[in-house]
Amino acid sequence: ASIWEKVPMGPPDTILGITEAFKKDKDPRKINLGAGTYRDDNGKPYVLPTVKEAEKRIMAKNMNKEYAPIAGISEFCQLAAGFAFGEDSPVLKNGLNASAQALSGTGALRLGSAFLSSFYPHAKEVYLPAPTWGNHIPVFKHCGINVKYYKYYDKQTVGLDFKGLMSDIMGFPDHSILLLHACAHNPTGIDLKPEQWKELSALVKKKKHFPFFDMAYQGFASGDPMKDAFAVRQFVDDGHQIILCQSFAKNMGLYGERAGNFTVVCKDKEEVERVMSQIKIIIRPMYSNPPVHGARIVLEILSDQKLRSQWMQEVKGMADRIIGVRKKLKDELAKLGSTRNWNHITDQIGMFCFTGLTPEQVDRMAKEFHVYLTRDGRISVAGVSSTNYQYLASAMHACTK
Ligand SMILES: Cc1ncc(COP(=O)(O)O)c(CN[C@@](C)(CC(=O)O)C(=O)O)c1O
Repeated sequence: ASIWEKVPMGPPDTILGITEAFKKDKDPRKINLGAGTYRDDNGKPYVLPTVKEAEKRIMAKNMNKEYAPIAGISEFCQLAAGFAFGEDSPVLKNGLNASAQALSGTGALRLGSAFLSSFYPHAKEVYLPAPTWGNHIPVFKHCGINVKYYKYYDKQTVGLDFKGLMSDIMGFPDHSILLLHACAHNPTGIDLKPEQWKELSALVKKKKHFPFFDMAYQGFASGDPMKDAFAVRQFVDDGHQIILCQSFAKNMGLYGERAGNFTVVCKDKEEVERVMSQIKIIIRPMYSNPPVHGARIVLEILSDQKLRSQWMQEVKGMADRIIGVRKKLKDELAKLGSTRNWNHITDQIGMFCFTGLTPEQVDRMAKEFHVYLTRDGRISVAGVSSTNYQYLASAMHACTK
């Protein structure tokens, strides 16, 4: 008998498992709307021209392959933090950010939950929006942090349940940890408006809650990275010492390079030293030190004004393509005679559209129409193109009329 005979078969990942099913499907009409990875209008992955230019410059430098420091390339961390908080933010000016390079957004979230698990001085449980990105749950649970939920999505209006959110957050015990999607909420694509962020910030202050921001899509929501950082900057302006998890997977197309940044905003430089020392103690036995290539690409782009502004155009181009295809899809559904209200397709922003399709309808989309999306009805709009939106609309109409 094998030593591992008791190992059970685990379920496929609810998101990445969709791509596996898509790959097995041989029908030429198949469409993959599962994982939130950008595709150009020909359905192909997109390596940004500024990324290619940055790699050329890196190769020309003949750099070595030595270990990065445990907390990563510090210039990368500073530039990434400046991109989020704003170069002229007091956090950067006064050196109040304890920032470490992370294995993309997931890695930053993992560092955050490990740090909270060891050092958060109040209840070790986190409140997540209902619904949230599926991976948030194990990221916290694996660190012994219990997960609970705050109201977020309103099924009736297919919009934000702001009243429900505020009353939940008012009702939670003081000092609760709140996970907040900074922009482009996943899976709903529904974000708080600036006024609502301000109201929430005041309530969080009153309740002494801890804001834990996940910003995986800066620039991808509105096409303007500064606008997408509004919530993070508002909270910091209001004096919250937030945790911030950043990913360059989507806005720089660096999915497989795993370039991310983890920041704890501290009260003073002495606190930064103590916090950094503990972040390094968490990293060392986890993966020792991060990969350098992705961070070097980000560093090349963010540190060169010309490359940086060219990159901003590319991010806007990606966001604009998605916004444009949302409109085409919605108009096509109306043209097909759908009587359902599909306004949410264009009201929502970022990578995803929460269609409102039921799990059964999602199953039909895959089985009958070879269209693959997550069972919660989320579609990655990047998978929609000017050549497949009509077929997609006909499948959605057939499953929902
Ligand atoms: C809200 C949120 N946070 C963090 C991440 C982590 O991304 P990273 O580790 O690659 O930086 C994702 C990626 N979510 C994707 C795009 C991919 C995935 O599930 O991993 C998604 O399809 O939801 C995300 O949606």
